[in-house]
Amino acid sequence: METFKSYVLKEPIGVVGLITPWNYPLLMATWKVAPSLAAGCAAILKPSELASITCLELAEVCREVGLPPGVLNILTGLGPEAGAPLASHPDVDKIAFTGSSATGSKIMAAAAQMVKPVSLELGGKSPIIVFEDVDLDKAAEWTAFGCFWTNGQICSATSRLIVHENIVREFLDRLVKWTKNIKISDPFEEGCRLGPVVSGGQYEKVLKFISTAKSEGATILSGGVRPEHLKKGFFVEPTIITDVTTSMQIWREEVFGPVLCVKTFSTEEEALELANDTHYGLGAAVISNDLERCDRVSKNLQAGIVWVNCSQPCFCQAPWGGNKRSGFGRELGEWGLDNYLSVKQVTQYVSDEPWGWYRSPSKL
Ligand SMILES: NC(=O)c1ccc[n+]([C@@H]2O[C@H](COP(=O)([O-])OP(=O)(O)OC[C@H]3O[C@@H](n4cnc5c(N)ncnc54)[C@H](O)[C@@H]3O)[C@@H](O)[C@H]2O)c1
Ligand SMILES: C[N+](C)(C)CC=O
Repeated sequence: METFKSYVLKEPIGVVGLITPWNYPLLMATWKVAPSLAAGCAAILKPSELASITCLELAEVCREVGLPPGVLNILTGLGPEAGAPLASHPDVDKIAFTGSSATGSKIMAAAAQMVKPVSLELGGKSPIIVFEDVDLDKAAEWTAFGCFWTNGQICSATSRLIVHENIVREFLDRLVKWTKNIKISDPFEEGCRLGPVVSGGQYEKVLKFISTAKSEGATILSGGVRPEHLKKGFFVEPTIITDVTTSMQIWREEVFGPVLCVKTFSTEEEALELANDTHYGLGAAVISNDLERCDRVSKNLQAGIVWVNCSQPCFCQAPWGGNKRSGFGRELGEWGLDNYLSVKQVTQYVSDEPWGWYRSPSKL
């Protein structure tokens, strides 16, 4: 092909709206701000109304280090009043959103009116499968960490435990011991491992999930209440719920609190069926000493992120994001940058010969 030369240009998409949640407010903002600015976009960041201050500070730091005015803009306010107009604004070329699946769906609908691209990092109800060949204490520690770290207020919290029926009793005994050892206190206290949940609204919501599970016939094996030693504040004990069916709300919906629900399995096939029994597809974990099995299970889990013999570690070199109703698009690494670039093909006619198609149509 000496007649044409083609090349590909990657260009900034333009002005991007970045809408972020209240959990990990600064981290979730930087996962969007850094790649969008690196791609050459101008950004409007709309942080959560529950946690805006660190994002305002981030903008202050950017100003101090010489980022030109107008490149990073912070728009504070409520979702319907500040986020929705951003999503539907004709001069905003793309929306990158992290938050609940319900809001993600509204944002996608608003952006669709303008045929505006969106990337969505949404909620989850991630499974953790524990096989019978494990070291019970190691597996119990990862299970506790995977669900109770930062109070379960993590999109990828592995909040559905699927444990082999042959070890369930012993495993739950150990798990309860691990959770009883978690220090719940004022986060400023030395050694604190679990503070309050984010707000009064969230506290009520978590307790409502627990009472609904009880009323649907589930058993609260551990926790489920305010810790006795903390008379005020939005504290909830790490909660383990058994006797769960797959139709219960606690099995199906994201709690975003320190609540783990448990089911047992007998075969690998059954474990996978239970794990994939969800509209979500963000994270999943498998714990087993059989690495071939881990590999097979990882490939069959319907999730964007799979952990083997751990749960939750997250690295900025690896793609982050979900499938199914957990969203689409990937953040971090080169994938994060690609979110803010559009791809243009440029083709140039480089031959000295006249085009001559009308003389010889076989040329193309
Ligand atoms: N997949 C991920 O990486 C990831 C990371 C963190 C949090 N999350 C999810 O975020 C959720 C918790 O965060 P949240 O409660 O702040 O979520 P949320 O959906 O209530 O709010 C997120 C953001 O959207 C804004 N918003 C609300 N309504 C809007 C509308 N109609 N139009 C535009 N913007 C609107 C809010 O003001 C906030 O800034 C959980 O579901 C969690 O799983 C996902
Ligand atoms: C993406 N992460 C795990 C840091 C926070 C999710 O809620």
